[in-house]
Amino acid sequence: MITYSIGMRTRFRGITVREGMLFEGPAGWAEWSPFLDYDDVTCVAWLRAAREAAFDGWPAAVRSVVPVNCTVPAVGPEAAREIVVKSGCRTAKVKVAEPGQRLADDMARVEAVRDALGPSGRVRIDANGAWSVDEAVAALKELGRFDLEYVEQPCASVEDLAAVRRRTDVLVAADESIRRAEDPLRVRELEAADIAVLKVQPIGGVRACLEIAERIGLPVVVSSALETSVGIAAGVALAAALPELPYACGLATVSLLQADVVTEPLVPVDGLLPVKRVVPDPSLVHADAATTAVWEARLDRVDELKGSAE
Ligand SMILES: O=C(O)CCC(=O)C1=CC=C[C@@H](O)[C@@H]1C(=O)O
Ligand SMILES: [Mg+2]
Repeated sequence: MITYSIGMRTRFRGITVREGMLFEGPAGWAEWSPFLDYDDVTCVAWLRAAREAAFDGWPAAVRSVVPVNCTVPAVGPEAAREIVVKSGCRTAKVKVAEPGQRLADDMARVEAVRDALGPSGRVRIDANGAWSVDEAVAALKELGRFDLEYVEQPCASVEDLAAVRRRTDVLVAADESIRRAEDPLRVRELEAADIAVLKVQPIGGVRACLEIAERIGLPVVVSSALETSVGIAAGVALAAALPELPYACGLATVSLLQADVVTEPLVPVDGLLPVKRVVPDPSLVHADAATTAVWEARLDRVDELKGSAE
């Protein structure tokens, strides 16, 4: 069991350092890295995912590579263009509605990304639930001029997502409405989205995601939880096991980290990630004693909770 702590290249989701644990079981290496602001109960699903990776392994792959998007944080237009060009991906996901920024910032960033990709590239945006219904409809009217593939989680609630979907031509994807919801299938009941974004750790494993994919009846985009290559491999395994994969996946996020824990990181070549398991190099896994102690105590607590829930 080893703890890692790695800086982010750019602030993302309000964080500047990514931390977590890696452990090995009979099926291979696993990552457990719930965000630090999550309570112990929320972390149980993340632990289920790690246990699956270590002890059960993943269902068979039906493809050997997975198309991915590059991820553009809420940076300025020049930096956004550089991320897109460097990535080699033909699809980009752009963060919008960042606290403290304005629609004009989003317009400049999305315009730069569209420009870098040209008309044949695909541009999707993610508002992380920050807009009201009216704000979302107004923003999509403006941002829609850059030809959007879809908007991810424009509003926080599933009801608002459904309302936006009825007032815009842009396709709507549900992320937090699935991974943070009591009942992920409400998205289907309310016809609130066109696309389901699934993340392995928050949902509790590759098999748990495959079950939701089957029941929700929507095309799936697999996305990361900002893991090292060890965690990304689980997302790739899910994307590889889905019967259909019509969209690029949000799994090219290792480049948002300043370092990785493997010698050959899972970064895309020509917009594709290979389907494979990875093994960390212990000389690349670092955390100070205090961080390690925090994570070991967290794991003990969550493990106990998980045990009493099963
Ligand atoms: O989907 C992607 O392109 C990358 C992953 C990504 O954007 C996210 C990962 C983890 C936390 C989230 O804030 C964020 C998201 O909302 O999708
Ligand atoms: Mg999202």
